[in-house]
Amino acid sequence: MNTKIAPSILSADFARLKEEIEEVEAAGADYIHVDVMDGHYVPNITIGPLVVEAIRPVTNLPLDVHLMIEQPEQYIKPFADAGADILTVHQEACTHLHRTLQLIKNAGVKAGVVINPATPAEFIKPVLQQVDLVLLMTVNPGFGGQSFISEVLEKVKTISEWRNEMNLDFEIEVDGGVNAETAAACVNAGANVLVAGSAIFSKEDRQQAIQEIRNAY
Ligand SMILES: O=C(CO)[C@@H](O)[C@H](O)COP(=O)(O)O
Ligand SMILES: [Fe+2]
Repeated sequence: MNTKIAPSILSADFARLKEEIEEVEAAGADYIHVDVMDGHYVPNITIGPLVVEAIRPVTNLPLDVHLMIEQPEQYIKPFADAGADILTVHQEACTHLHRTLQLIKNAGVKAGVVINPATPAEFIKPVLQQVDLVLLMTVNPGFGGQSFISEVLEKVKTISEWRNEMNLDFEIEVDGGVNAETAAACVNAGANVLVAGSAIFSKEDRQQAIQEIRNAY
């Protein structure tokens, strides 16, 4: 699988969101990663379907929408209607995970499942047949700019092995503290989508920032 870079707009300048997205698209990004936080599941509040709808016409890249919210099943349709291409829900936030993933598929959107650093990989094994993407958090969700938790790499390897054994083809994404120093370990463990927020948006030259990450693996 080709390795993809997904800049997280959480670290972008929100007053210039359109330009920021256009810049990373021109710089070779593969997905736009959108962090949705509700102030309950995580101690931060970010953006909702209105912003997804507003940025939809700005880019041709898939919008990879990471829902860090309680009761995500209530918001699948609004985010799908707003133009999300991938909707990823936390296993920890879903009472009926299988049902919520089915809701995403029924909305015509790719379905992703995500687990926090302390959640065992076994918790999502029963839904692997159902998903287009597995996201492994390499920080505790809620904020950009945190340090990479390298213990998660073992889970990346495990999920990658299960994918082979089960003959599945979902993508494996890592999110949090991914930069030119940590990218190679992620790719070597089996990740093929690298989310990077501060490593890209804190640099003046976004093309160089993305290239530095690509050069690292
Ligand atoms: O989901 C999250 C944080 O909860 C991420 O997508 C962050 O936005 C990644 O930021 P960096 O760690 O790359 O700065
Ligand atoms: Fe994220």
